[in-house]
Amino acid sequence: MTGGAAPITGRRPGGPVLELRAAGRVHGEGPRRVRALAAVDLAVASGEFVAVMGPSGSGKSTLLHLAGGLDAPSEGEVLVEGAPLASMRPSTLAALRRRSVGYVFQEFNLLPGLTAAENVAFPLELDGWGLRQAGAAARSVLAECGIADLADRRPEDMSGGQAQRVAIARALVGPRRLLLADEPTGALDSKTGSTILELLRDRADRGAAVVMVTHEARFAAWADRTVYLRDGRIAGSTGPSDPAALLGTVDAGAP
Ligand SMILES: Nc1ncnc2c1ncn2[C@@H]1O[C@H](COP(=O)(O)OP(=O)(O)OP(=O)(O)O)[C@@H](O)[C@H]1O
Repeated sequence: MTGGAAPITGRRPGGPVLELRAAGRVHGEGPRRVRALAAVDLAVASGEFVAVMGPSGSGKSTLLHLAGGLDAPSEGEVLVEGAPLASMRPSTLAALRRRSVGYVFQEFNLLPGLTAAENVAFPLELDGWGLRQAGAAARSVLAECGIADLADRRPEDMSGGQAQRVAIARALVGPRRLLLADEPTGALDSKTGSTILELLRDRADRGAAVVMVTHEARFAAWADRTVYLRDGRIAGSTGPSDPAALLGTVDAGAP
């Protein structure tokens, strides 16, 4: 199996890959209490690409962290392929995160000292893939991301944009059913940004559920649906045709 053209299939055909049910998250206590997310209901099906937009501090990253099991909700629940994350044993949750969920976050977290190909192969090796098979899958996905030439380079010898593309390749490698991307185009020029959007779109078209936080309506236009957050709540949502129109109606705010 490679990160190439194999279909990505979920365990529960028909059911959402990701579901947030009345999910909320409060940080801190007393005067330091911050409500980051409140009563969010969101279901993302296999094959669906959802963009999340909203002003700075509106809860977008919190939503992604809950969706990927990196943080737990204070209220409500999060289900991946029908399984509530809260009821999973830590080892089961770790295996799900490693195998089924691909994360592209603003911090690249590439391992220094390992080449790009080794970094991309690493999650597969953790999951029991043989070195050769994992290496081949890594090189294939690096090629898909247009960075085959970086395969043998280490993160310390890359630009920020190059490291970001390697991190994206790492998130896409293997049979991921849920892709979570927090401003994946952040450090990239607009041509490379579009390439990454094409890759995410392609993964959704092949059956993954994709959730992407973005500040840019032109990137949200690649999604099937845009959900707009304000003060931790869903303030509106729209289809693919016109995220800019939605921004006009719900007070875009500064990024
Ligand atoms: N670990 C934390 N401790 C305390 N407050 C937090 C923590 N994480 C997030 N918050 C607060 O929760 C709110 C939502 O934060 P979040 O990072 O989800 O917003 P965001 O929409 O992703 O913002 P940005 O666009 O600036 O990245 C903010 O008020 C933030 O300060």
